[in-house]
Amino acid sequence: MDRNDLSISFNTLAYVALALGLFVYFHSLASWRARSRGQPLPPGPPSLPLVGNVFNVPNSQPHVGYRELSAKYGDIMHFQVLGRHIVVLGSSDVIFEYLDKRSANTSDRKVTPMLELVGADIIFAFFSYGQWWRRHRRVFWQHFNPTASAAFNPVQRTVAHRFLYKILINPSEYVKHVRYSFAASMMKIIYDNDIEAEIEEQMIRLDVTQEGVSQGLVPGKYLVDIFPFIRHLPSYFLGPELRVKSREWQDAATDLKNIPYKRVLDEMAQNPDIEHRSIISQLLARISHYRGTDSYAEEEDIVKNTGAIAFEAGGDTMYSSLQTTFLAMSLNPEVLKKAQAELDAVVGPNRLPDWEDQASLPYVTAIVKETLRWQNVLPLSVPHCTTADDELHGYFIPAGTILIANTWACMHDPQVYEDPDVYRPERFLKDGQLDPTVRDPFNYAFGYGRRICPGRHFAEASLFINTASLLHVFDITPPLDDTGKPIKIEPAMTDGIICYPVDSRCTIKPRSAQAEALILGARADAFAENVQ
Ligand code: HEM
Repeated sequence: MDRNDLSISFNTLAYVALALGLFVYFHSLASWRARSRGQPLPPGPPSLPLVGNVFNVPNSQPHVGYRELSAKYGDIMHFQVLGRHIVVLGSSDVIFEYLDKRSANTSDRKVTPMLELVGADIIFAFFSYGQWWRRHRRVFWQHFNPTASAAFNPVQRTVAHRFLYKILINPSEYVKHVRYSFAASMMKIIYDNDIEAEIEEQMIRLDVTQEGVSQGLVPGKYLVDIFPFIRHLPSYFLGPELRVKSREWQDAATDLKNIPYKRVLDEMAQNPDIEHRSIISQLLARISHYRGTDSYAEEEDIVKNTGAIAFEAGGDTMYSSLQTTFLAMSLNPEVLKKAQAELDAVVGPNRLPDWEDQASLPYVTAIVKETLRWQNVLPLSVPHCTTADDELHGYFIPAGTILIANTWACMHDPQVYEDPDVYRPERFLKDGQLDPTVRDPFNYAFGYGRRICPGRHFAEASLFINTASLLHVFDITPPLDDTGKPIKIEPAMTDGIICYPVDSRCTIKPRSAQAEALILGARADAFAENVQ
């Protein structure tokens, strides 16, 4: 072959490559046009080649950044990051229209290989929309629907009373007590386990799994999130850090799911004749007819996963919210005084509040609402995902688009809530009663559509009983420095899917000797009921 022949074949190759490139380009353009039927993507910041909008996505306090961008681009805003379409829904109207009314197509979740690597593939909050998710949710709902969750009220009350006692004895560690209390109530109802050492071990496992979720699920942090095929290569390709970390996270998740479950099994085997009251034992009774069949392992897995998610999803969301109540009270003494005046008038000094009092305690109920509104536990909720190509307000929404609801923007909309950054429970009241015309944070804080939080009835009951009991017996004021002067705390929340107050230090003292006696009396009852 001479030089001319070589250059001809190179030219031919170049032409073929160009023709192929053009074919692929025009083919994908045509199929995009057919899919989108000529509708544009929603507006959003201009994107760069290859990286898209990577530099436009706000990193810190993203809910605030998204609201600022919404002012420019509107309530339906598009980003493209690492080849993924993201649509941010910035107002109440579009959130409910899309995630609630059209939830048949907007209830999926983005499933990435990282879910398995952090051990979160047992958590149905992250499952894609389908039969496996539906089966878990149905089982969960059997125990957390409004009627079923009311059966947990005695445990919630007892735990609230124990919580008051722990604060009385050691007020400076109140954050630890808040967390412990919610974990203890979940352990009691899920596993009927109230052994303090075992609750603490389970909390340690929870810490590790949550580290996995908060670090491992940051989009694009690990290469496997961008190139999922890496998951199918030898684990060496994950990189040294992820290899070690993912083992730790997966082990903690497996233990969290299996260890307390196994204890229930052992107890049932040792005491077959007594009534077992935990959620797990009831679920096991319900699947007993599968024993010996091929389906048993799968049914048992659902039971275990239900226990794990109730513990994981339940504990920390409520922990964050109640911590915010402490902060709000220490910063707003006039609010605490009004709540205490209401509690004194309705409940009186000789007992602690109960759910029967709630209808007569509109101000305390408004405090629970204002706490959920003021500092959101999940300011961007949990992202949903579309299942099929779709259209919204004339814009094309491709299948697999990640949908982010800016709950925080709805809860801080100045058109709806005057001075939205101010903590003011009065905004929910009219003539001393709850005003049903005011936007209710309960309809936002727990998410939307078919994915709405199925633990919300349990959570509402828990937040009320803990808030009312706490304010009835304690004064909560700002923390003091070494010279005894009040320290000014600036309210702020951490970043992440679930957010917590950055600093919620405060001074906590019983309101009176009578309040102290009430706490001690209730503690005796709590011990009698054998709940830690
Ligand atoms: C202050 C307390 C709580 C808040 C603010 C909260 C909020 C949320 C939010 C925003 C979601 C995502 C909803 C969506 O995707 O649209 C969610 C999901 C979920 N929550 Fe809660 N939650 C709380 C307490 C609880 C409790 C106590 C439990 C368990 C007893 C629980 C169990 C769940 C579960 C299982 C899911 C996943 C639902 C699914 O993907 O189908 N949550 N929660």
